Amino acid sequence: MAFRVNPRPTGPVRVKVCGLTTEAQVEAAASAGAAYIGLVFYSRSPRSLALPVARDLALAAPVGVAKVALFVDPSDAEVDAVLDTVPIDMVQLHGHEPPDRVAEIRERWGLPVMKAVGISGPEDVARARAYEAVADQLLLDAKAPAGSTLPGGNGVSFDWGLLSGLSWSRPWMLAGGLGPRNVAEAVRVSGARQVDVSSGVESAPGIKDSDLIRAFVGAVASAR
Ligand SMILES: O=C(O)c1ccccc1N[C@@H]1O[C@H](COP(=O)(O)O)[C@@H](O)[C@H]1O
Repeated sequence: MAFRVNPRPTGPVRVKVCGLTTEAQVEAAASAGAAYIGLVFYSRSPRSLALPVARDLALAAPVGVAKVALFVDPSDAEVDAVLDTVPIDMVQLHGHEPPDRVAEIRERWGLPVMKAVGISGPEDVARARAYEAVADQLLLDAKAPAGSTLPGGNGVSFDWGLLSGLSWSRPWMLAGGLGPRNVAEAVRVSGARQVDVSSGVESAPGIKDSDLIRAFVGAVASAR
């Protein structure tokens, strides 16, 4: 019988805070210890950014904090417009991009790509496997609830036990309904070494709260 080896990376669990809209929020996330900040380029999102604002936020991020551009099924022109204007370190694809589109975007723009996959059952975990060969990172998120206009950022979680004990050939991040109160448990159950949060650190849709960001990063640091 083959062993399923899970070489859990050592070191602290890395945090991405997604959907920042002001320089003060970038400063709060960076000083709290976030490793990534997410900038949303999806017009239906309350966190969506105009290009000049996004550029200012990216320039405000300290060296060492990776700037992630979030797209949903983007056209080439949309990716061009953002990457020509905003200094970005990684692309996040949060739509229905098939593996060949992920590979194309990665190759054409020469940036690492993180592909989000909505998870609600084992069949979705199997679907995520198709991206291991083409994406630099995977983002395992909850599926959007019926009727939501957003494919992510809905504050909905999934059964973290679906991920327990699995090993992946790419780094992966856990997302979906995480917040200061549940993230330590989510890390423990799923084995995640990276977590992503958006609505769980907001005081209202699209409005990040610096105290909640600090509480979230603190809760992650206490996770075992
Ligand atoms: O945050 C958004 O507005 C968003 C819009 C479209 C796609 C994804 C979006 N956010 C991502 O969704 C997950 C989970 O968010 P939450 O913590 O449950 O609110 C996260 O990966 C965000 O990057």
